[in-house]
Amino acid sequence: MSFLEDAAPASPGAAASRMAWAKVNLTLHCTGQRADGYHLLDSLVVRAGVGDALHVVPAEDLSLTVSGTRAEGVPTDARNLVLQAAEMLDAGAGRGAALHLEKHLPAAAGIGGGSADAAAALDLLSAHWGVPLPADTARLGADVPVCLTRGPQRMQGVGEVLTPLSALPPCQMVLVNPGVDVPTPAVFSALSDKNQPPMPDVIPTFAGFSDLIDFLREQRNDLAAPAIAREPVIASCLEALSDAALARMSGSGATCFGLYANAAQAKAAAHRISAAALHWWVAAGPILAA
Ligand SMILES: C[C@@](CO)(OP(=O)(O)O)[C@H](O)COP(=O)(O)OP(=O)(O)OC[C@H]1O[C@@H](n2ccc(N)nc2=O)[C@H](O)[C@@H]1O
Ligand SMILES: Nc1ncnc2c1ncn2[C@@H]1O[C@H](COP(=O)(O)OP(=O)(O)O)[C@@H](O)[C@H]1O
Repeated sequence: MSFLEDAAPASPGAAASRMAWAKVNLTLHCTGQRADGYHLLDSLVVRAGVGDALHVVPAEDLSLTVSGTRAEGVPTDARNLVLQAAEMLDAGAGRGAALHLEKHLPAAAGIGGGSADAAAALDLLSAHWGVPLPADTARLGADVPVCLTRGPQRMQGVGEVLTPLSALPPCQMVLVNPGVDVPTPAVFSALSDKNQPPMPDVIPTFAGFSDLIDFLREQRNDLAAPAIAREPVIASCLEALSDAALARMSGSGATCFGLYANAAQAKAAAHRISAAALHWWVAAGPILAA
């Protein structure tokens, strides 16, 4: 399955649409913990070309409907981050909009599905209503600020400190999710050492795919061990991706990614894994350049 084929096109009656691309943590170092319990991170974040699609048409009242391959279980009420983003932007003014979310990303999966939807809603409604983006979008979720950006980012602080990085060399990715929800707070709590080394001060510009892989091999996802201890099937996902140049978990899991030098290899791996594990969510495509 190709990422871009997987992404739904804008629906014909929609006034405007945005894609909510999956967020992938190529690295995730936990470097400390704040007094309020939130963890300090150092993470290289990219967007994969698979995502949800959010559409808006003008309306008197604010409403949300959800469809798509992963719509089951996604709330359509005030718990949905799309509506929380709309309320944040509207700030009590009572503006209306009929929103429709096409859900393709698994939720609670370490690829920021909810956060990407919130960022898409902020961007879409900011243009639709002609109002500026609020400053403190991290209130909606630590991953929302990075989901409002494009291109590779170094993400630090608790998610709000963002440094854009040079474009990465062309790189193909396979994402694999085994269908288990991994609650982010539980994985952070189970992390025994919360003061681990950050990435190097300077993230190099990578001349080619193999330089990127060499760099990533030296980095870590500190949440992988506690996530695997909770859900051992994550180790099976990594094993399924063992033909990749590098395979790691994203975020707090359970989604794992494999990096491949070319699209044919990535597609072949995605087909092989889909055929062997019929209930896993599998997608293949490029890391988005910008
Ligand atoms: C771990 C990361 C890495 O990108 O990704 P995911 O696994 O969620 O995709 C993010 O930091 C998650 O971002 P997000 O899911 O938006 O977090 P929030 O809703 O703000 O927080 C959920 C919970 O995660 C924990 N949390 C989150 C961020 C952070 N820097 N430290 C934390 O300890 C807290 O227990 C918090 O209550
Ligand atoms: N638009 C949305 N899509 C998916 N989940 C959502 C959405 N809005 C709220 N949620 C809730 O947010 C939780 C975290 O979802 P998500 O951001 O996909 O996970 P993660 O923190 O692992 O990246 C889910 O358990 C879900 O109930």
